Amino acid sequence: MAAMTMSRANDRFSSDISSRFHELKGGGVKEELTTTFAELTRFHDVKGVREMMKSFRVREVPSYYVKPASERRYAPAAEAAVNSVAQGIPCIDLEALSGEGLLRAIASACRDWGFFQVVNHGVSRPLVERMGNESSEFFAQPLEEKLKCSTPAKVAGPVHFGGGGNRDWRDVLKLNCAPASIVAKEYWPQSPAGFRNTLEEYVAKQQALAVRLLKLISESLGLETNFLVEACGDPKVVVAINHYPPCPDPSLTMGIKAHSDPNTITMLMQDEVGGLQVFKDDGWIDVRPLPNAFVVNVGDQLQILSNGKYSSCLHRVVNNNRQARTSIATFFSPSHECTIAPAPGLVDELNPAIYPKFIYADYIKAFYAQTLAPNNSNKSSFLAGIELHRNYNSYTKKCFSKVSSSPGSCTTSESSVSSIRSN
Ligand SMILES: O=C(O)CCC(=O)C(=O)O
Ligand SMILES: [Fe+2]
Repeated sequence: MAAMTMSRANDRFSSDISSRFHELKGGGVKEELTTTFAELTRFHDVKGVREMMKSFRVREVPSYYVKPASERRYAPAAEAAVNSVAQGIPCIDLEALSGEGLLRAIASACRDWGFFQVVNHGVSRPLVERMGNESSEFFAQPLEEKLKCSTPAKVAGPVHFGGGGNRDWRDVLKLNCAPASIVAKEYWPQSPAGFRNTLEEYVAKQQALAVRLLKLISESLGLETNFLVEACGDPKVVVAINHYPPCPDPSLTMGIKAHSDPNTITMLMQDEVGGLQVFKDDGWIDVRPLPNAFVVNVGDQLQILSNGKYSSCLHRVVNNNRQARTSIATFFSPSHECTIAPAPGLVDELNPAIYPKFIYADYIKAFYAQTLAPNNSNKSSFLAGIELHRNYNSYTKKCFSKVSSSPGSCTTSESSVSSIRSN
């Protein structure tokens, strides 16, 4: 409600869109305040930005999508810092490097950046191109075709098409891809015709790449090769295909607001348009698209398992007013039953555990409860709030209260989700 009041007070753009909703509903003026916001939310969640622009012939950004000044692309402090950083994120060639040299490159990328690109990664170019082309074709289809890809559970379901969260200027098709028990292939796009097969093939390759990277990352930390893979149990793999329509005024919106990924590791394929930025040294740095590369980033669980040695960095996507952008993120996560804690091999008297032990399902519940809260600020990180020796507050203590199994193991322990819900 607060957001609605704010947007109506300072908005000259919302009136066109809200009066259209008003007209369509044929409702009374009194109802308009609440219904308009609810209608916009429903419209965005179900149909997305691309459809909103088409249906309402939008030429300016509706206030619904306008970010507070501190979260916009050109917030003054961030812009100054972007200009002062010349270099890009590291790029690691998985064929040219090997042995200690490769481990050193991975260690410094994960420690100093939390982000890197990989080339010669073993996923064939034709497959990557097919995945990219068919994904773009999916979003270009009529709405009715895209709406077939949402289960009744919508965002919480195993397949979902709609507008991205947080009123970001983004549409998304999210698909659970593993384990088999959470996959609903009958909702995967039937059009373009080859999509289902392409996705299956792509996910198998992405999963193999994630395992390969996690083995290298384990070794780069001085851990057993399989430590991180085993810490994730029977992993959950989700693919999110993001589509960012061109935006009439990208200085007011965000494609994805600043966040860190809650999972273990993310691999991202992006087209040539660009827009992804990483927060480093107080400024936003562009992740420039490289041909046939994947962007890899350390997720929150990897930061925790590495006891803070590796960084899960804030990143965001800025919009442009020229052309649509498509990116495909593969999120590799622990299974929800996994117990996560800093690796015992990285904890001793001099290096105490800086994170608590918890069940991954609890982390996810609490993460989304906090990051989707309307007053969540641009640069807050859920992860920072659970550090044991700094900000471990009563809220997060409650979230992780009842874990009894050993670190890195995947047992079903009593969950503390109920304590989160009751807050
Ligand atoms: O589209 C991108 O470049 C990044 C997407 C992202 O950060 C995410 O889906 O979590
Ligand atoms: Fe992300």
